[in-house]
Amino acid sequence: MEAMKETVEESLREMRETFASGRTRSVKWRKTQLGAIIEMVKDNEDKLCDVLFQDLGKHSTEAFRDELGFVIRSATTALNCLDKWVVPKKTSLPLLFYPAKGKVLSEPYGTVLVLSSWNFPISLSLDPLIGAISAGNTVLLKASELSPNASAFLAKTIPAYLDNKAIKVIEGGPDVATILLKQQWDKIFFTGSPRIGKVILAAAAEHLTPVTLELGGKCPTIVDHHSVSKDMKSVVKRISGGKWGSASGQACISVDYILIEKSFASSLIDMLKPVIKSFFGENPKESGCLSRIVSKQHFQRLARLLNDPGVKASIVYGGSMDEDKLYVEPTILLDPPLDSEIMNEEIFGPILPIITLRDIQESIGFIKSKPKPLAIYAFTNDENLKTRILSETSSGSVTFNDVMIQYMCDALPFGGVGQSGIGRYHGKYSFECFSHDKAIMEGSLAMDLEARYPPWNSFKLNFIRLAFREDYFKLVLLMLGIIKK
Ligand SMILES: NC(=O)c1ccc[n+]([C@@H]2O[C@H](COP(=O)([O-])OP(=O)(O)OC[C@H]3O[C@@H](n4cnc5c(N)ncnc54)[C@H](O)[C@@H]3O)[C@@H](O)[C@H]2O)c1
Repeated sequence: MEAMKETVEESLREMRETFASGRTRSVKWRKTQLGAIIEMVKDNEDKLCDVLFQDLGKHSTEAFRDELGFVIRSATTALNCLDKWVVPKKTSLPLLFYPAKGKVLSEPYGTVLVLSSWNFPISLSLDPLIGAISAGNTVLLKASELSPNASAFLAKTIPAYLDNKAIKVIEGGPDVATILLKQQWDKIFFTGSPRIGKVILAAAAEHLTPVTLELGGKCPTIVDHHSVSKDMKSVVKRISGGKWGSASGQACISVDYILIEKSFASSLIDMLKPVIKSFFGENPKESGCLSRIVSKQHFQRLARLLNDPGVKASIVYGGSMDEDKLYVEPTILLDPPLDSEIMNEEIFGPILPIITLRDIQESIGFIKSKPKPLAIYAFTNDENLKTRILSETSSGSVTFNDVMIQYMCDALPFGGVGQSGIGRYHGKYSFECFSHDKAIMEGSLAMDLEARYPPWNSFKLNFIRLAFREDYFKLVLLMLGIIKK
């Protein structure tokens, strides 16, 4: 680890020198790097699909939708919008400050650290990189040790395409992350669990480093069958796609559990079963369309959650597992105990608990009794329920009548709140995430107000009172001596 420490320190020195040279601030440099990311992904499409298959058993179509295509789109948006994003934003100042002018200048933080997760190892590494480069930073990226093929690909290929004095990749696990976190960074961007998020925040506090924490949690899905009854086919397909169609439920914004009225639960289960079969056939293990569980440790975690006697008794569909193939069958639970681990931990796997309520309005109280989720999904056309969800709950996002697509829409900010994270990114928000908004005030020496300066007296106090109220008419009267206050 001594050698790794030296490598990290040397990398940091070089990145700092590069940043200090001013090269990464130029829009031309940023665009060249963004173009190179697009080229890298396009040139290596087959290789990337291979590594994602090796690490997670992802089908190449799923890999393209969730990772390669997503990254190409994100870098293209940044390339197309960068000229607009970098322009300092003029702000109109109150008359009180006349003749000063104000603007906001987005400046790069400097040298940033990006730590990413294994479930979307390419997009969760490259998308923050796109934001950091757009904003003009130098970047060190560490992908997750749990997706070793993706991590090795990034470490080998990024230096061949990007400016390797400004953008570096280091491979490794928690021991390497610990060395990295001991250094002083200008910004840390972390994607991972709330548990390690706390470690990151504590390390960042040492140097007062700003952080973005993209964390996880349990994303509830409300099904208000009364108002969506004629569209239930689509509802069930979307839920199934959100639970089993993306990394086999190993996604931070995956549907974690469903809230539904008791009277409709068995109908929902009857509708889910054929959809699972239509997605993955009679034998999902051999379908090639269901990602595998990332590691033995995560498999055993899911097995432990499922083997809780109360949970096991609630299985109404699926439940089989194969440790050698790291396979967990798409599984549905009906009313598992609310105090079980599976109902209190992020599931991060292909298991779908259905929790029944007497009245769907109770879903609000249920969600409020838990930590703030990264996403809330609600299938409803009831405007009153929608308003209640928006005004009475807090979450990173709310999506009505769909799941997970909010992630793909880069016109919306993506991030959590409370336990599910700090900060946001995607599209223009990524540029902002990696920029410091510097306030610029251009004053003028043309005129001076004596009321700003001591010695203090009642005239100056009255002047300041009126100035705070921006009561210009009375200010003029005060200065002319027509009024006293
Ligand atoms: N909000 C999002 O965008 C998003 C996306 C994907 C995953 N997630 C969340 O990530 C979690 C799953 O990912 P994970 O298992 O990779 O998370 P994790 O927290 O275990 O690991 C994330 C990163 O932290 C590093 N790390 C691990 N232990 C560390 C330590 N002790 N000190 C410093 N760094 C350490 C890892 O090497 C990895 O790079 C879930 O909670 C999921 O919801 C969130």
